[in-house]
Amino acid sequence: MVTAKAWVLKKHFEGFPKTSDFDQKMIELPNLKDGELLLESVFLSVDPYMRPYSQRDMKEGDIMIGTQVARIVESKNPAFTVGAFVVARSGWRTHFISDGKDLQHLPPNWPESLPKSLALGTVGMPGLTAYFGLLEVCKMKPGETVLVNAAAGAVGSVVGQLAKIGGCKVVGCAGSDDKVAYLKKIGFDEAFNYKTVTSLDEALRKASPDGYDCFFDNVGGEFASIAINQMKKFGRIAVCGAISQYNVSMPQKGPYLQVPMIFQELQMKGFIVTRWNNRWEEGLKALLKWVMEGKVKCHEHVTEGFENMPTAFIGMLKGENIGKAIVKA
Ligand SMILES: NC(=O)C1=CN([C@@H]2O[C@H](COP(=O)(O)OP(=O)(O)OC[C@H]3O[C@@H](n4cnc5c(N)ncnc54)[C@H](OP(=O)(O)O)[C@@H]3O)[C@@H](O)[C@H]2O)C=CC1
Ligand SMILES: CCCCCC(=O)/C=C/[C@H]1[C@H](O)CC(=O)[C@@H]1CCCCCCC(=O)O
Repeated sequence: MVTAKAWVLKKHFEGFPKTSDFDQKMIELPNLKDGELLLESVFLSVDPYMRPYSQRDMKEGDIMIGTQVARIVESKNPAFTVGAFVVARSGWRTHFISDGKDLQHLPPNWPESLPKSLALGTVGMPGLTAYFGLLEVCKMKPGETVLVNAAAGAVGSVVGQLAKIGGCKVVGCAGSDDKVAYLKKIGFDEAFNYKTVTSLDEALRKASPDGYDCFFDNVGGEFASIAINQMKKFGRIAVCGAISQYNVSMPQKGPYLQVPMIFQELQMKGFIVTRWNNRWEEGLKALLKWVMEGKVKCHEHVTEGFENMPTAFIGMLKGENIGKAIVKA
């Protein structure tokens, strides 16, 4: 008999999440039935979406949503061998039972030397978000200028590097000087700390005096309201995330975006990466190749211990991570 630990949402977040909003619970798992597998979480992901989705979809007492790389410990399903690793969507739990339907194998040819945790980051959902957001929403073209915020994070760091591979100039904004140094190291043409510049408008203008063709927006709010005024004619804005708004209790008003949208004839599109579920194989294959060729660099912010899931989640929302925020169970 295996006893799993799980983190539940004890109390819906009000404003910024607190550790007291979470509770740990123990779950005794039953013996496996035919067709089932027992899995152990090895790496767990903490992601910004957990904040708005918990508000919309979860009840107090529910196990926190989330994905993990898990190892198969026991199998009564011939399609899955003991010792193999899969990506699962089983929430914040140390162990769980699955019938295999919701599990994804790591991409074929995953090199032994490559950390499996990357399947939650650069070679996983965040990397795919960068890939499809740039190709299908921004429709970037060589020679264009791409702006990305939360640029040193899981999605943003891949956006910048893919835009460079695509022959674009890349400007990135992030919330610390260490993050800015990291962006320069991985090839961003321009990068600045949006928290310390005296004027965001001036910093954006200095980084690209001719403006921006593509804006990959992970942040929304005031940043987006300012950046939209520096889009070039026929510019494209990929509305990927709005992290500046996830912890805000009172909805904010304007500024209103219609005037720059009309004058510059902009396209602004929200998207959810699962729209391209039928092309995940293509995206993961491309990302894995670039990583193995050294064209896309990966960084992870690893928190040790399942006990620290809430702290890791809160730390990511506060901006403590460079690259993908991961918990090693
Ligand atoms: N549409 C889709 O399908 C998907 C959307 N997303 C969205 O992409 C965005 C980035 O996600 P992900 O790469 O996983 O996360 P990150 O790894 O980028 O981590 C979050 C980062 O957001 C920044 N941040 C936090 N609060 C604020 C704030 N108030 N203002 C500005 N920046 C802030 C911090 O960086 P800093 O220090 O630079 O402030 C922090 O490190 C999120 O908005 C997320 O919801 C992610 C995946 C899929
Ligand atoms: C205003 C909210 C914007 C959130 C944007 C975002 O970060 C979206 C992330 C999704 C991504 O595109 C694909 C996902 O897996 C994220 C959503 C996950 C939903 C969780 C569903 C519940 C579960 O896992 O059981």
